[in-house]
Amino acid sequence: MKPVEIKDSIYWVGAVDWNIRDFHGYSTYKGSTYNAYLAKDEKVALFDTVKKPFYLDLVHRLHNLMDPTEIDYLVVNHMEPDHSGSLKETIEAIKPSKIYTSVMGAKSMAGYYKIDNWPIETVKTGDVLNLGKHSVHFLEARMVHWPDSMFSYIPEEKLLISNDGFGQHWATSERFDDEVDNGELMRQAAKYYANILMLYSPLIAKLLEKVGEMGLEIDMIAPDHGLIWRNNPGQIIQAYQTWSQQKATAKALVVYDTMWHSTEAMAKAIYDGILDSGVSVQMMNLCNTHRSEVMTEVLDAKALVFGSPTLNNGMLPRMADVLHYMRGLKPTDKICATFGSYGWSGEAPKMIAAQLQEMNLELIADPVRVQWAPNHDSLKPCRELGQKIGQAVAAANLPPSCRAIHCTP
Ligand SMILES: Cc1cc2nc3c(=O)[nH]c(=O)nc-3n(C[C@H](O)[C@H](O)[C@H](O)COP(=O)(O)O)c2cc1C
Repeated sequence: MKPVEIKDSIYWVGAVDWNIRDFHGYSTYKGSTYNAYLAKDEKVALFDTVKKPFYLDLVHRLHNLMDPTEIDYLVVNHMEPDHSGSLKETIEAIKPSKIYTSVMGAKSMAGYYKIDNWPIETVKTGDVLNLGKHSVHFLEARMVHWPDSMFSYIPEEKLLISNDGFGQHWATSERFDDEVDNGELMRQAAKYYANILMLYSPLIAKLLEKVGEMGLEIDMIAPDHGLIWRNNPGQIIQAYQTWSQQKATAKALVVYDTMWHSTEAMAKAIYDGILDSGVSVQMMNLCNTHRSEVMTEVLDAKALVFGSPTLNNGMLPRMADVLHYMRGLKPTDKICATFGSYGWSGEAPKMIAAQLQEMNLELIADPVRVQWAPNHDSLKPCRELGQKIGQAVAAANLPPSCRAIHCTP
């Protein structure tokens, strides 16, 4: 297992996880990576570790470079177990003279491990660790992704080791952005942002502003998941600027579940109505669509239309799951509507509408309901609802919903 030199004497020493499919509720059907980095200088620093089952991958790569006991420092940029799960084994093996982490990192470390004899030194934004030719400048990145999160910047290499920021859950044999398809890379980065970071958008916008003010020169961003941005780090920085402002595009989503296809027929009529305005529409049937795919589309959609039949005086369970998940991720500035078929009481569309209101999302129409199976006439209100949504999206004069256009500087 070979390390990969990413900059002069700085190496990727992480692990590729081809098998993971679920990451705290996020469907990682393309696997992931746990990136750790080693800076070899007069002093040697290891940045983060890997998920516990991948400890041997890290050890093999380190042995390829040096005797791991000669590593001087361990930098812990984030304490979530995908990066710190093998911390205990790593510390026992390399016996670092110092472990650098943020104040909150030290607290989380104490929560996970017995740290009494660990040589922890807490650092904050502006603190610098000299390695020889290289220096490590610490930058707290609170809530990107946990309170402890921190970036490590090496100015001599214009390298930002960004931990969870700018990552993607994507297992590949390639390590760099220019070695993979850019459209897929940006889609994976968007999925990661939508499902993991969207709720912290206001903090991320501030952090990006601060990085801009600090005038950091960056020609490589090395995250702790996925591909390293060496060809065009500006592309992902600009995408984060757009995403953190939750800028919508001219896109509507029709998200629905159905038992006997009546609600699906309503969804199709709504879809037709939206298309009348030339707005892009994405149909998402929850029978075959994971919540994390829905959130990826929510990221840049202006209109969200949710439909469920009524089951036992409520909505279908997968709709409840998506709404619960979306509530936590806090999307903003959307227009919404709801619909659904029913038999006798028909609560589901009203319940969905109530939840959307609680999320401070704007409802632009009353729930549309059809009793039992719809026909041409009873679908008319659905087409009209679609037209109303399409017209509202078109009137907002938004950029077209093409992720490539949305993300390319
Ligand atoms: C197990 C079950 C429970 C149901 N419970 C309710 C209910 O509480 N209230 C109601 O109005 N309709 C209820 N219905 C009727 C459905 O909402 C109705 O059949 C609807 O047209 C189904 O829409 P779909 O074809 O999109 O699945 C129930 C149906 C089933 C199969």
